[in-house]
Amino acid sequence: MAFLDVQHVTKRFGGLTAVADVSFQMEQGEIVGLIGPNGAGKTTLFNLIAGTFPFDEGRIVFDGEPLNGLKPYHVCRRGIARTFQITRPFLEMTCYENVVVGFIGRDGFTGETPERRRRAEEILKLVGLDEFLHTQARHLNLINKKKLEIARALATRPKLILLDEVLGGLNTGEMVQALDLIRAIRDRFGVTVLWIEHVMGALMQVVERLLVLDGGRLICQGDPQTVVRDPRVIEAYLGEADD
Ligand SMILES: Nc1ncnc2c1ncn2[C@@H]1O[C@H](COP(=O)(O)OP(=O)(O)OP(=O)(O)O)[C@@H](O)[C@H]1O
Repeated sequence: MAFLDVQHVTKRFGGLTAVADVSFQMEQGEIVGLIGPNGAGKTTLFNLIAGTFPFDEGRIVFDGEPLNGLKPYHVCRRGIARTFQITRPFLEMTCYENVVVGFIGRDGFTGETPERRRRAEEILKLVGLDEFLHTQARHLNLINKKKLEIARALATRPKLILLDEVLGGLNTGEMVQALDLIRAIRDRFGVTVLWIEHVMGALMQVVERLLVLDGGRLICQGDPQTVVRDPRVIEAYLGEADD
C-alpha cells in the first residue's frame, strides 16, 4: 500500500475545476516535486491534502487511513505538515516560541518540559537557526524566515511535509542552504517530502520524481530528466509552437 495515495481527486470552485481527477501515489521517504504553470492547481492540491478545503470527488489515503473530511489540525495530528509560500511565523515570538507552537499543534498544550526544550533546540539547530533561538521572528531575514517556517512544520513531528515554493526570493548561496536543508529533512528525520517549486534547476537536483499539473490535471509523472523532456510538459509551459 502506498504511503500517500491520492485517488481521482477533484475540486471545483463554482464553475472552475481547479483539480480534476488527479491520482498519484508516494512511497515513504521519497522527495517528489510538484510543478506546473501558474494556476495549474498545485496549491489547491496541497490544500486538499492538508484538509484546508474539502474536495468534491475522490479519496486520499495517508499511511493506511483515509483523510477525507478531516480538518487541518486532525490532518496535522495524522502526521502531515505544510509550509506556505509567504512565510507565516508569529512575528512577535522568538524562534524557540514559534517551534513550541508547532508542538502544541501536534500534542496540545502540555507546558514546557526538558524534552520539549531539547527537541526545539535540535530542530532549530538542524535548520541552522540555533544562534537565533531567542530572536523575535520579525528580525529574521527571508532565508531565516523560510528556515523557521520549516522548523515550525518539523515541530509537529510530520511523516509527510508539503513544501510550497521554498526557494522563491533566495540568492544562489541561500538556495544551496535550502536544498541541503530539504535533503536533511528526509535523511535526518525520515520525513517524506512533496514540494511545489518554480525554480526548476534547483528542484531537479533534489527530487527523485516529478508530478506535473496543468489546468488541474496531472499530465505527466516520472523521473525528472524524462518528465522535463516530455512534449506535454513542454507544451504546458511554453504553449503550442504556433502560439
Ligand atoms: N479559494 C479559491 N476560490 C476560487 N478559486 C480558486 C481558489 N483557490 C484557487 N482558485 C483557482 O484555482 C485555480 C488553481 O489555483 P492554484 O492556486 O491551485 O494554482 P497553482 O498551480 O498553485 O498556481 P501558482 O503557481 O500561481 O501558485 C486557479 O484558477 C485559481 O484562481
